[in-house]
Amino acid sequence: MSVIVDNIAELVTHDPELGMLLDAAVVVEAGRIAWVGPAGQAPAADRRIDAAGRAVVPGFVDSHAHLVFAGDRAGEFAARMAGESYDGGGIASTVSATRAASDDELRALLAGRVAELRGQGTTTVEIKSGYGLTVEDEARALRLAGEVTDETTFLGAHVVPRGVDRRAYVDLVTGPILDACAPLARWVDVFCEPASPHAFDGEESREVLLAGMAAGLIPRVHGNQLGHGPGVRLAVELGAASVDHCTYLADEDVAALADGETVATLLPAVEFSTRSPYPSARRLLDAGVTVALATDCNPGTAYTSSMPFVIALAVREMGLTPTEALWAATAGGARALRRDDIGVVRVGARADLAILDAPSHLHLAYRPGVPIASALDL
Ligand SMILES: N=CN[C@@H](CCC(=O)O)C(=O)O
Ligand SMILES: [Zn+2]
Repeated sequence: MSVIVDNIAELVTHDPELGMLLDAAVVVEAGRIAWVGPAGQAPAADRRIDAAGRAVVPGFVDSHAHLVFAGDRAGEFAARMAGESYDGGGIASTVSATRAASDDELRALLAGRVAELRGQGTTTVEIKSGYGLTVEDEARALRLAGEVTDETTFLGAHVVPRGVDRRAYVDLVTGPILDACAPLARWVDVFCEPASPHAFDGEESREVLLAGMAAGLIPRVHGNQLGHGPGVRLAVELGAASVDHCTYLADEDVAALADGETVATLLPAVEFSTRSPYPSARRLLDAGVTVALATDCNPGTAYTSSMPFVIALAVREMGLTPTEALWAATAGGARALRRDDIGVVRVGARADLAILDAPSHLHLAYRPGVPIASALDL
């Protein structure tokens, strides 16, 4: 069964040859894009969706999210807005709430969050463990995540759990927890942040990432969120797909990213929710770094599922144009996940599209807070 979406006022493809098409159509067959071009030349299809003069863009690729958790930390947020600072210590309360929840409770919470993302135009989401921190609880988080995405990330090294010796936990997370989790994950991640007493320093992070790589996982890193540190350079050195946050970057970090293959994934909802300085995406792009944007949806530092909100922040606060921000939220996220079948509209790619209740993608940043984007059900 084929479907045509026509009467598209503006189609953003991110395909260098196709570019941006006005008055366009897309034909989809078996979940893949079968034809893209001017509406007047479109082939017939079994079913028609009339875009009615709206814009269509690649579905958002949210390459950084923590969706398997119970409870919330609204009180911690309020305290921060009153002047408290964030150091990762609140993660422990989410760990307690998550461990106490049943599988079905977590599954229902996760399903609600995935529906919320999709309702705002996200068609691919990466999901991390990291609120279990035991063999059973980390494996459970990854099993649940694997029910809704292929992009599952083992983040056993999120923080050292309360009451556990730091060295003993590094041994656990590179040993028995990793053994249980590696078959359930594609990626290994670590919260590399010497500025936090709860997270991991450069050498511990290296150990975690090397163990994950030896178990067949591909590295990605939480780095340079709370201060300057070794996260970015470690990520580049180990060939990580992405280093995420990048809030505090030295010139050497930017140079390393420019010379390496690692994507810099920026998470402006975190700066918003922790009242931190926004990093300059412009500085990274000007240096030749590939930049992605993601939500970091989590109960501590960014309880939002909205990629349009992230795009608007990146434009307003990080120096991106609306077009660059859309690229980073789609094709950039795909690069951060090492995928070439998403984040782009071209023949053969996955038919992951978002429709905007607006004639142009510029409205994503121009109309902040207005729910104009949703994933197209094809
Ligand atoms: N920085 C580490 N992890 C999350 C926050 C997790 C939490 O506070 O619950 C982040 O990406 O910001
Ligand atoms: Zn995160």
